[in-house]
Amino acid sequence: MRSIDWRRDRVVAIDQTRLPHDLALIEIGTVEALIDAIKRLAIRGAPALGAAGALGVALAVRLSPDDPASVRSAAAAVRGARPTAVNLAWGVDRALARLDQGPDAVLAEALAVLEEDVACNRALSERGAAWLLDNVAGPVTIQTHCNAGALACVEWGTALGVVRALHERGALAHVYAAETRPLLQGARLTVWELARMGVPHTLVVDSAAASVLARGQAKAVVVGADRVTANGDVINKVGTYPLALAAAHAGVPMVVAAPESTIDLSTPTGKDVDIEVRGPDEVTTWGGAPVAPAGTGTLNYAFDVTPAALVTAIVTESRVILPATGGRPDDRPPR
Ligand SMILES: CSC[C@@H](O)[C@@H](O)C(=O)COP(=O)(O)O
Repeated sequence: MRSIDWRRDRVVAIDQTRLPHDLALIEIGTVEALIDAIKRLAIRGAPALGAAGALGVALAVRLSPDDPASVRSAAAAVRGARPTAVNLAWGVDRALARLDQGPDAVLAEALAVLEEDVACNRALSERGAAWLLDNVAGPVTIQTHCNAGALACVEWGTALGVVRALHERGALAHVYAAETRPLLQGARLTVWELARMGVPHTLVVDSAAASVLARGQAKAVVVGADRVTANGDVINKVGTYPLALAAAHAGVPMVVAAPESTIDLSTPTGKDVDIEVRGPDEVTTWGGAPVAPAGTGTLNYAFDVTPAALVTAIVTESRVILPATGGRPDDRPPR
């Protein structure tokens, strides 16, 4: 099953807010509903957002086939639904570039984004697995953060795609998944995916992940990314930066698995990226019940910036970049 797809002129997606309790689909027939699904993280994860962006333009064209101005304004609204993952804007722009060629061309481009996502993730997963087997003493143990699995993509996954590739080779011993406060993408989604894959795994609280590395229980950190800037800074779910600091101190490689579509050569460094700040309720409540005094202020960064110097390897479908030893995504064109 794909996390996001196109059926009968609608976007169909797994509602990621309902996992792990319910595996339910949402059918989306308006641009407003798509934006709402993106904002409330029913559709989430950078590559899935790329697919949503492209399909959002296809949806807008289906709804207003003779009104390019309204399609462009709908596309801008989808593009702005979340600011940090570059894939969302990339997906919108790819589909929008075909607007002059008519609705069928726009839909064909959007569907191509979906197909390419699957192929890219499989390719980068094999490359990532091979890199780990060359650079980490086996059998491999991994610490991951957030959810960079099939749910975060169209299917297959990036960081969890690497996990899957290692598992299929019989080379994976264990995965430690950080719960990923405040919305628990690790506890709710990554653990659900690992269980379905039959991968041995353990859930740890975010603040225990550094100790897992310090004790030598995980031999590599493998995460996804929402954006990689031209200098190799990595923007990913908040909590990735502390994990990278701990990995550097423990002498453990910090590996980022991401498609080329996540690399943003037009943004020089992580300092130039708009980091989404989400509302206070995600921090001050737990399961709907307050856990902090009423009116407590929060600073709910959804993402953080891991400086290139702390990133051992970025593995894409076409290359391995080594930022910590001077490699830069803009060293050479991707393909
Ligand atoms: C392959 S997904 C990579 C990232 O998008 C993922 O790690 C992440 O940070 C997702 O954040 P989210 O806020 O759940 O959309």
